Amino acid sequence: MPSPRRTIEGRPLGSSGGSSVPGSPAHGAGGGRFEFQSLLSCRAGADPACARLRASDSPVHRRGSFPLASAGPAQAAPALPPEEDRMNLNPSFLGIALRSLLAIDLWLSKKLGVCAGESSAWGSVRPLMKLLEISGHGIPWLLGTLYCMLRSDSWAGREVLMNLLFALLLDLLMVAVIKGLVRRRRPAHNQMDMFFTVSVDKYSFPSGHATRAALVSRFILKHLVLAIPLRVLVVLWAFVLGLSRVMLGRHNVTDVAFGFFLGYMLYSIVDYCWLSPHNVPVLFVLWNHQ
Ligand SMILES: CC(C)=CCC/C(C)=C/CC/C(C)=C/COP(=O)(O)O
Repeated sequence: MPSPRRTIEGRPLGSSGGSSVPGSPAHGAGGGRFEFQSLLSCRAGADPACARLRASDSPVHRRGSFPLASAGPAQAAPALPPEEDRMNLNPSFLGIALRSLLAIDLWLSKKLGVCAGESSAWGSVRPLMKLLEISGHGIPWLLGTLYCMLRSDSWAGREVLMNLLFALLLDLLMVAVIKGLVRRRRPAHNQMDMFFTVSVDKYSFPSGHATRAALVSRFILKHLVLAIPLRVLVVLWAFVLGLSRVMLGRHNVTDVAFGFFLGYMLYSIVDYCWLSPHNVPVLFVLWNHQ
């Protein structure tokens, strides 16, 4: 029977093992420490004791289906775990880099989560942060765009607003799909008191507010003629909205960073597929008949 303190793929040992959830601080920070120790102290071929440890840690060995490893001392020397096990026990540089990034992400996000609760260091700023949250929420943006589209009396205006609506819907869809696939939990210090959420919003990667902020601000800068101070304000709004997600404890830094990246890229897709009377005449003809 396998010992509860064993690890195959560098998972945490001992009593905390059962409660560590991927994406939770415990998994990323506490678990990561053991993983680094085991990686550093047990490099491939560096130490015969380590080699024995690796062989005895192999799941194949524990299943008893690796005959040489369980034989007597005379036959034990050539015993090596199968190739796939050796790969698990010698993670790549990329693996270590990603785990380090995750640990830094969790640490920094916790430090920046200064408005996560009323009693937090910056708890008094929380209402302002929540106002910002509403300014980047999907519902006001969708309803506002629909309203302006229906009220617009110029075809050029309607075309731009129809594309903004398309962009907002594409953004909601992409974020929902990625959140559903990645299923990263929101930070432990987050209070789930958000205005109007759907089921995938219990997950945090990527930040929907950050994608919307990047997408909408890029859209506005491209399609609205604005004076420089207003353009600066739009960029500032997007940046502060992203920062506020971490300060409120809603997200980790990487959720917001990836959200900005995704929103920026989504605008490029919208620009590429720009809906106009030339490429989707049916949309505009239908509208004309209303
Ligand atoms: C048409 C339709 C399905 C609208 C849904 C709009 C909606 C509920 C958007 C959710 C917005 C939201 C709370 C996103 C979560 O943002 P994070 O920054 O916390 O990821």
